Amino acid sequence: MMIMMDGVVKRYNELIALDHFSFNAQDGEIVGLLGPNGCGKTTAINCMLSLLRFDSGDIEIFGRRVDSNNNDVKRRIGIVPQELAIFDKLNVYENIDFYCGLYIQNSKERKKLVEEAIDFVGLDKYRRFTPGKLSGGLKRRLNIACGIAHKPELLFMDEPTVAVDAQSRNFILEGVKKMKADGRTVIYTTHYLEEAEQLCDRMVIMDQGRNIAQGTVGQLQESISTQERVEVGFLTEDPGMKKRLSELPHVVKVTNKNDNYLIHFEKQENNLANLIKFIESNNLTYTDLTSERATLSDIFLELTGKELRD
Ligand SMILES: Nc1ncnc2c1ncn2[C@@H]1O[C@H](COP(=O)(O)OP(=O)(O)OP(=O)(O)O)[C@@H](O)[C@H]1O
Repeated sequence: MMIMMDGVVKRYNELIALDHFSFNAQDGEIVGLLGPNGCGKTTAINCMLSLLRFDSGDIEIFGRRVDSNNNDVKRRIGIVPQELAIFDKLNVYENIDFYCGLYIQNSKERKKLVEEAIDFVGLDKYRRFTPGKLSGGLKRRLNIACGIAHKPELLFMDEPTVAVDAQSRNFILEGVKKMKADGRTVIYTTHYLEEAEQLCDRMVIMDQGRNIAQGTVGQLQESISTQERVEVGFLTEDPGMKKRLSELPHVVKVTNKNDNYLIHFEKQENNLANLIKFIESNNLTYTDLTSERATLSDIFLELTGKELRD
């Protein structure tokens, strides 16, 4: 087990930021840590890294208690923090070299690692640029290079794609996939559900300092009542339609979406067929009819009562 965090409580005075929070990660997994603003993601990571003291509970990384003074353990961990941690006066190469130098003293080995990191984030053209001359996306890429240059086995990435352009975002996501292919373990926090779905082997959903659900997207989908959503729109308006649709078999609820209805169904083979039968037998004309499986966004909404995105 790469990370084991059990029943951790962390208070900031009156506020309970982590409320008996448990979390684990196996070797080689990408685990997503998802939750709304202020749910405790950064606090959880900082406790794992022993950058923050916690009030009770246990945390082990690489099978032992984390100690911020233990250099051997620190060398095996990489951090890409949410706030950019780069020096304005140093250029791209020098920034990466500085961070790599915290763990790798041998200058020949370090040079090779810095070159690999520059290549990995695609900043070769910018190696002599200071951060002030880089776009937001390129700064994020530099921030990542600083965190990964020493080739850590375990990498923490705290919202690495916030406010980046599409090209840098793809670069970052592809980079995370490459790290997994190299056998590294990645803990990835994000607000973006599509990213989590695309990248993560497993997800932990946090709300108010607690682990409220975990599993693969498939497992999380199974855990909620809505399994399929069908959007349907009709040519003519009928004030009683919402009620009639909600009386169809296996309907959890019906909501409005613009001029259409969104029917949330339980898992069942014949949901769409039943709806079409209803449409035909009532001689209705539909303008839209689409069906999709519950998404991570539905899972989040059902579990927390909140949208993930602000
Ligand atoms: N140093 C601190 N002192 C007091 N309260 C804090 C401190 N750091 C965080 N908090 C509070 O603890 C809670 C958890 O914060 P944290 O930053 O861990 O959440 P988060 O999920 O990472 O949020 P975000 O998505 O905005 O980064 C929030 O209510 C926050 O206001």
